[in-house]
Amino acid sequence: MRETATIIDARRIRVGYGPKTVINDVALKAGPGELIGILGPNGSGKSTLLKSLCGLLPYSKGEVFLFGRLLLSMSERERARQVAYMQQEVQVSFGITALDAVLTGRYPYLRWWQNESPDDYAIARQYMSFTGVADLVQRPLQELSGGERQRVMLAKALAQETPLLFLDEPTASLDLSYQEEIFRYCQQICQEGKTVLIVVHDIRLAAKFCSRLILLSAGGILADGPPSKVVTPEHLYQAFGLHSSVYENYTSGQLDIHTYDRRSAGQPGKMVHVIGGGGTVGAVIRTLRENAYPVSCGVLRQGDMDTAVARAFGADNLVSQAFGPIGREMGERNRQKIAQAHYTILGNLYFSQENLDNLKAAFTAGRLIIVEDSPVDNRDGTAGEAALLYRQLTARPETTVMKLDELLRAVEKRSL
Ligand SMILES: Nc1ncnc2c1ncn2[C@@H]1O[C@H](COP(=O)(O)OP(=O)(O)OP(=O)(O)O)[C@@H](O)[C@H]1O
Repeated sequence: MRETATIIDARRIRVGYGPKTVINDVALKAGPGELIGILGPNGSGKSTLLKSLCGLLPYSKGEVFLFGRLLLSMSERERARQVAYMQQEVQVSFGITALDAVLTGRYPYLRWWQNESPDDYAIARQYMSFTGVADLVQRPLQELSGGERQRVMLAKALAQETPLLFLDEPTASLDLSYQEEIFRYCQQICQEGKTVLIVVHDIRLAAKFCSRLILLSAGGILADGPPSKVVTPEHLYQAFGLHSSVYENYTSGQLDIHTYDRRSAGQPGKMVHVIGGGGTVGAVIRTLRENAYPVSCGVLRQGDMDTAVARAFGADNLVSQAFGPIGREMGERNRQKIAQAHYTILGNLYFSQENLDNLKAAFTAGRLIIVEDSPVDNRDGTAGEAALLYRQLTARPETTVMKLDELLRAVEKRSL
């Protein structure tokens, strides 16, 4: 980012309360048009950071510049024309109406002797209309629901019409449609050149809408960048102590997160090779990975649901093209993976000439588990060839046949 485009420039700041340091040595720059989500566990310093960047909380070390000017050298009114801050908890003065509350957003533009002009009223009503509280103008603020009040306070921050907007959990009490709406509006104003910093706990929502995420942990910046670089299993583990898989949702194309409790007691399980396709082994791969089994998969198809699950859960994944028979090289690699695995699992697949080699490869497994939830004759698209091979396979002493539920229970007990 060029220096001239820097709107926020925080240089190694330290912020705290009395002797307690909360934010330490944090440096960040932000430019016009950025929608920046601030993430982090409870107490990691998100609100503290926002407050210090808008001058509500002094820093004891470092410097903050807004639009190239030292924050500390700006008067309160000057700051209020540059940055609007919507705080997490709203203190409600008794008797004040929703419209009065929004009009207070206009104070940076009024002299002490001036009353609000018709323009100020029009601006206030315009933003109340946007946040869906136009019909609440005369209602006392203390009588509103948490979500209604939050939308009124957002209208107030917007009515300040500043190039910078700091929102501290603006979506916390909002229902799903308003949560998304707030983010959409933020995107819209960022496209017009404003800069928005938004504290948010919902990582999926943040990843969906923000151009950049900053993940705080223990008072420092753990990660800063585009959502796909910040929302990773490693970062989520470091910040929240959570095991997770992060993947592009198959249908929405959005980043999705699956969190789980790892039931491994620190011990990885034995290597398992999974043969699947058509979404038949997604639950198997997920349950194995959640229980700390190393997993390889073969041969899956490009675009298959099982391929997406294998990628999401970090399973070593042999992928062939979307159509056509499994080639010789892929078939060979599949057999090598089978040879390295302690168990091989064959899913309840539909067999065709294109994936028949997966069935043939299963003959090389030392220990084979076949998942059978429907008769093979219902899954045979090879005019009997697959069914014949399948029956030979099930008759071998190395083979155990079980239902999917049974297999998943065994994996959860880590008895594989
Ligand atoms: N006024 C205060 N006086 C003393 N300590 C404070 C004060 N405000 C916050 N803290 C402490 O500073 C730390 C960071 O608080 P902060 O509110 O910035 O965290 P946060 O990341 O926004 O948390 P949350 O997700 O729970 O809103 C916490 O340990 C908190 O207890």
